[in-house]
Amino acid sequence: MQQTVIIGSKNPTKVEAVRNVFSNFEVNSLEVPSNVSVQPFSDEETRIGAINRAKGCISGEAGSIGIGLEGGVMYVDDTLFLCNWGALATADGELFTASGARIALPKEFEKELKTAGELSVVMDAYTKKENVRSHEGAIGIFTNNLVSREDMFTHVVQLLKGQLDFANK
Ligand SMILES: O=P(O)(O)OP(=O)(O)OP(=O)(O)OC[C@H]1O[C@@H](n2cnc3c(O)ncnc32)[C@H](O)[C@@H]1O
Ligand SMILES: [Mg+2]
Repeated sequence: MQQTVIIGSKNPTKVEAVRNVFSNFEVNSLEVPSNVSVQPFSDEETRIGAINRAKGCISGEAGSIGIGLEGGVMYVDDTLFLCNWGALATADGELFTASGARIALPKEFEKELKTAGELSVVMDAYTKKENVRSHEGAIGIFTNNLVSREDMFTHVVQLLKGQLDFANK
């Protein structure tokens, strides 16, 4: 029987990242709540959002694997960085987490984030594009398209699958 992986988001950058790494698995997507702020503001909160999504995916499905990917922002000294976390939960109770690449955000984003509430709104206004979050993402914009949001999440999912494989070898 083919094992099922459920990704807790309909965002194509996240779904494709899981498909890239779990190419031999059936991959389904499910909208699940992160149960953290719409815009997490720390590593801790972003990671918890990823864990909540991963666990939310596996409930009720025996033998399945749930994955949560969550974007947030966090400070390093006085610079605001984009941060990303992933979590993988199994029906057997295993849990693995890993973080993704970080990149500094423009200084003016701090004030704008407080007004707009969500980075996606600030990004669309900054780039004069629509739905940056579902395409290249902030990381794509600020790396001049060298690293896309899907690339970044693909690396996070590799870190998750690698840990799962190591634990079960
Ligand atoms: O449908 P979901 O899975 O929620 O996908 P999302 O794009 O909203 O992604 P997250 O909830 O994980 O992101 C958390 C917040 O950070 C924003 N965000 C994170 N990374 C971003 C990016 O690369 N580009 C634009 N917005 C981003 C996003 O708008 C959310 O407010
Ligand atoms: Mg979201």
